[in-house]
Amino acid sequence: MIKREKFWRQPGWLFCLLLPLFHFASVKLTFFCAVTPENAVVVWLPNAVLLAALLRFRGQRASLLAALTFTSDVLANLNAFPWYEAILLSAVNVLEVTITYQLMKRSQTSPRLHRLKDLGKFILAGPVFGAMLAGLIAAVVLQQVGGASTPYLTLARVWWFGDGLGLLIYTPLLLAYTQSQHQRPKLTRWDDAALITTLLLAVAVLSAHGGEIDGVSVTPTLLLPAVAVIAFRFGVRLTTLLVALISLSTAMLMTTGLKPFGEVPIHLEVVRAQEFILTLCIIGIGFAVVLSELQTRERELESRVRERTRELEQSNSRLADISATDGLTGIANRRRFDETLAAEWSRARRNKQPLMLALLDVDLFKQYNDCYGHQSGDDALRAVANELAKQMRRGGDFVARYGGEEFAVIAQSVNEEHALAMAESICAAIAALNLPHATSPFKVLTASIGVALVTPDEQHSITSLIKTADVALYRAKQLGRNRVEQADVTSIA
Ligand SMILES: Nc1nc2c(ncn2[C@@H]2O[C@H](COP(=O)(O)OP(=O)(O)OP(=O)(O)O)[C@@H](O)[C@H]2O)c(=O)[nH]1
Repeated sequence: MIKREKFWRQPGWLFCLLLPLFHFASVKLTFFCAVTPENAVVVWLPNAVLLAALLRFRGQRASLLAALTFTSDVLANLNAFPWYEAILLSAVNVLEVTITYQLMKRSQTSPRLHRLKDLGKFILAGPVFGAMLAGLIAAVVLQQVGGASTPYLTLARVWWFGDGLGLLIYTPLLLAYTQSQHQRPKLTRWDDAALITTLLLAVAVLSAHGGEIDGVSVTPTLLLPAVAVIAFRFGVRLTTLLVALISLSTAMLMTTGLKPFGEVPIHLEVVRAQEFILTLCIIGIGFAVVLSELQTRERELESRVRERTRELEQSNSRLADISATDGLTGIANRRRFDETLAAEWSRARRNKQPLMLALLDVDLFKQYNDCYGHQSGDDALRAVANELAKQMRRGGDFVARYGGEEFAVIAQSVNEEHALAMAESICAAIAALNLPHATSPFKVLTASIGVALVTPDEQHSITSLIKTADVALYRAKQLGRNRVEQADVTSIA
């Protein structure tokens, strides 16, 4: 099995095999339902096959595709024309499509035809200009080579209108079904009812002889409002299909002599049918494209809003991070510390688990600054913060810069032994940084730590926890620094 994406990536051998077959089938379909017994062509579909292929593949292997459809066109024309005339008329068809494609390419028409602007450019390039030019040339061939006796302008007009309508009906249909659909319309029961009504109306129109049933006028024009509703609700795909089916059925009614537009001469009947098909295309395909464009814009707008919201959320969270981070050391700041301590306090109280707070103060830091300069003091604080962050080994452990040369550590669910061990390990780690401090008795930078451990309940408060840790820290300083002191738990109240 050839995958769908691969098949549509570029015209491969299978596509090149199918293209002339499909083109030939389109010729047969046209002859079956859109050519009157008097040989008047109401719509000529096959040129849209090459145009849709060129648009779908954005001009890849254009010459090959043109040659394939040209061959199929000549073979089909041989039934009705001598070989030299068949060749010339097929060449006119390929010319018509080539000119249309080039004009669309130059005017940067999107092959999706999903925007009104693109549909307008397509109509001007193909049904209006390409088909008219082809009509003017084909009429010369038909008169000069084929010896046709019909007036030149009539020949040109019949060719132009037939080809123009064929391009108008068939190109959007082929493009709609060979390209992916952005979004399937969301349908309700009312939409199903509208579709069924349209089909019933179509059956009534198809079965009306001479444009009336029991004296009631039932012409194809009745279908126009229903197609407009379908276009608005069902989108481009189904509408293009419906437009093609109604157009071909109308043409077929005429070719089988059912006179859907009443008892009028055949040349007038063809014109009426073409007028009807033109109106049908403009209302059906036009409305569907307008709707699809509106939906596309809505989707683009929604995705832009989503994008902006995401950017806003990202910058908000960046701002939140910045406002909670200490500028010098990069760890949490006092503000984050206050929030975290409050949250951890509530959690510990809820779970009836102990909470540890350790306050750490760098020893003799004034002297360090005086000795090594403020800049080196900053570097030392960064090194201490970095080491403290490394020491936070469990998930819930938290460290913040409490202010100046003071830091704070919070740990959940630790017992006394663990709390002291953690504080001792931090104290040793700071000294092990080996930052020279000439005026310190330890000769390296050290810190003192006061530890408080409490299981919060209504008798305790956050303020007293901090105060008690601070008292322990003061004691550590008094007892010679570079040490850990534990607070008296009974004093936390
Ligand atoms: N370089 C630097 N110094 C700071 C910073 N914040 C506070 N300090 C200094 O830290 C010093 C703290 O000094 P003190 O409170 O007297 O305490 P200490 O010298 O550490 O003495 P003890 O606490 O008794 O060991 C002051 O000189 C502050 O200027 C900072 O962000 N950078």
